[in-house]
Amino acid sequence: MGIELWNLENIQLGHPSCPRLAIGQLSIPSGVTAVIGPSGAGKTSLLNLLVEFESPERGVVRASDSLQQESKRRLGVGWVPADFGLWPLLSVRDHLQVVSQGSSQPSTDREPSAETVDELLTTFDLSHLSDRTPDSLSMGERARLAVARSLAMQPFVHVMDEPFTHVDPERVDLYWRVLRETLRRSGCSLIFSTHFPSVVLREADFVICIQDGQVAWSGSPHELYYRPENKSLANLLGPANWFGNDEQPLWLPVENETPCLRPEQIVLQEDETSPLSIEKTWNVGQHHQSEIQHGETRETRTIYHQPSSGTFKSGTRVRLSVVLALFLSLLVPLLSGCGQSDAQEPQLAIESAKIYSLPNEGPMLPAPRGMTFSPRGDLFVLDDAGRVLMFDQVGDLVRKWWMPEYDVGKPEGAWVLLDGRIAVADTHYNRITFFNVEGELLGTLGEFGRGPGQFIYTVAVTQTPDGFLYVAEYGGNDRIQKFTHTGEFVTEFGEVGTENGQFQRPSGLVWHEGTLYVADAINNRIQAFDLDGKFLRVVADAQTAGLYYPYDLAKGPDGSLFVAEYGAGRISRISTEGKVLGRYGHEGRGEGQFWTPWGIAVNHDGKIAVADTGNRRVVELLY
Ligand SMILES: Nc1ncnc2c1ncn2[C@@H]1O[C@H](COP(=O)(O)OP(=O)(O)OP(=O)(O)O)[C@@H](O)[C@H]1O
Repeated sequence: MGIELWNLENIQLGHPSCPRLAIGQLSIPSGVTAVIGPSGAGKTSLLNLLVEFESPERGVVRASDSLQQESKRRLGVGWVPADFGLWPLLSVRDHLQVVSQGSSQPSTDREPSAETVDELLTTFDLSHLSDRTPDSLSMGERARLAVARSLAMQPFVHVMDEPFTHVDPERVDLYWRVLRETLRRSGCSLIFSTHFPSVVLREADFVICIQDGQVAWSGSPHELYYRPENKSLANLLGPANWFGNDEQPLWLPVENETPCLRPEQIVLQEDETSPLSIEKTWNVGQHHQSEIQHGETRETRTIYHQPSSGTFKSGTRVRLSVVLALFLSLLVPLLSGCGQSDAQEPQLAIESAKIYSLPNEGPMLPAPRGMTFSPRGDLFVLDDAGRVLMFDQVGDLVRKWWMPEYDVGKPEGAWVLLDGRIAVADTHYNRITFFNVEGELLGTLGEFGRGPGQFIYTVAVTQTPDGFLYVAEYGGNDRIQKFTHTGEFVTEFGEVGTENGQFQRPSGLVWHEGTLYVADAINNRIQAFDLDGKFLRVVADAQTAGLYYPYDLAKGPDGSLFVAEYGAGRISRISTEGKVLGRYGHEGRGEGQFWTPWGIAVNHDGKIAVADTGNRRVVELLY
């Protein structure tokens, strides 16, 4: 968490008999803070207090020393109010010109021309409107101008009341990207209100929930998303399945530690013995929504869940598989230590870091997920736009192509085979897809199902030097299958569970000297098997190595294991005996930080590439 910007104490705003804002104590840190809550809850009122647009009837809003000091050398706070606060007589260009001239920030701190008036006009698609006054602008254009003006001011903190409201959804991601990049470069903070959960999850380091004029909760978006204290808090960050204690035995196969399960944590599986049956299913974009009836109680409830591979007909018997149940239950005892960097732990000595975004896909800035290096050092990246991107050894984009299908979901893992083909774990299409280096589709392996050569969600693939392919899958049939290089099934091992040799989301695979290492993500461990699938040992886990949601594995030049820890926002280097050799990064948005790192690759000379998914960027490290 960053330094403190504001501290609010015993605040009452509005009539004492019925204050519209009543806050006992609230500390607002630097970084990016989102204020969320239902309409009329008091979000604008809180922001108004911070910018001193309103004063409380009682209590103190105290700007921190840092904010006060900064305010002496430049504009402390840039304000984007809900009505945009534009100046009726000034043209669009003059709105930016006036404030950039007025900015008192020393020139050495200025971004080299990044916030020049012309660039801002172009970036926010306002160039063609530069001579217009606000009265002739659309609401979306006014919203863009208000944000652009705040950036031109270069304040220490931007305060924005629902930025980009009225802006068409296709362009919003692009503008957020500009804002995010500007904050990252300048080190400025942002506090903003919004009604959009995806924006909170993608942008914010800290979240304040306002309900009925009070701070109902504040903390990390990750915590609010997975462990909300109650149902109404859960709903602030999007669809949530809420199972109270009495409801769990009726609906869930095993008791879950927390009552909240997000759509991606639930998979529907056909099961003729289940008392639950489908009434109707809708595809609502990222997830599906089903009305499900309990055969004994006749109660019907809505379940938000992962997209199903097949279409369930009305009357189909299903059971709910909980994908992240153990992750959540492990989190409770481990929260105090798991994922926290221990000052005694060795750090990875990183010599240099390079950060870059993937090329845009229309207005969208895609996030990287899986990645792998070819033996000669080309980097292949899979992203959430459904693309495969090939970067050469100096990091130039050589080629990109699309997966044959990507409506239902995007791929998560890749490997370059001995014969040069690129094998992609085409997760939501229940198969491995093969391409040549030109991006031409060469074939697929597998189909939906639970038998040999069939898959639920393929997530990782690797090949041993003798040509055998190993494919890992999750989705209730968590296991690893072994195939010949021509795709004939050889054997399978593992199943869903927490015992040795079982998995919950085995999402990373590497081999080294006759041993297969598996990142068993939800079980917070790395397991070792021989190449016929015999369980050998748990190499490292939450207790022995502090592993926190290890999503992917890569092998270093010396055979050590590099782990992307999705939950801890860091990478770890671990010996094959399980000793932590070094760590780098922690959860966050800045340099040296990661947000839900999903994939990792290491090339032959030790270059590390990390899919810093939550920050929508690739990070390359030399150590
Ligand atoms: N100047 C005012 N005087 C009296 N009441 C006000 C004033 N401004 C807002 N309110 C009331 O205070 C409450 C909080 O308003 P506020 O604008 O802070 O909510 P909000 O969370 O920002 O809502 P929305 O999401 O709809 O913008 C509302 O009930 C509103 O009607």
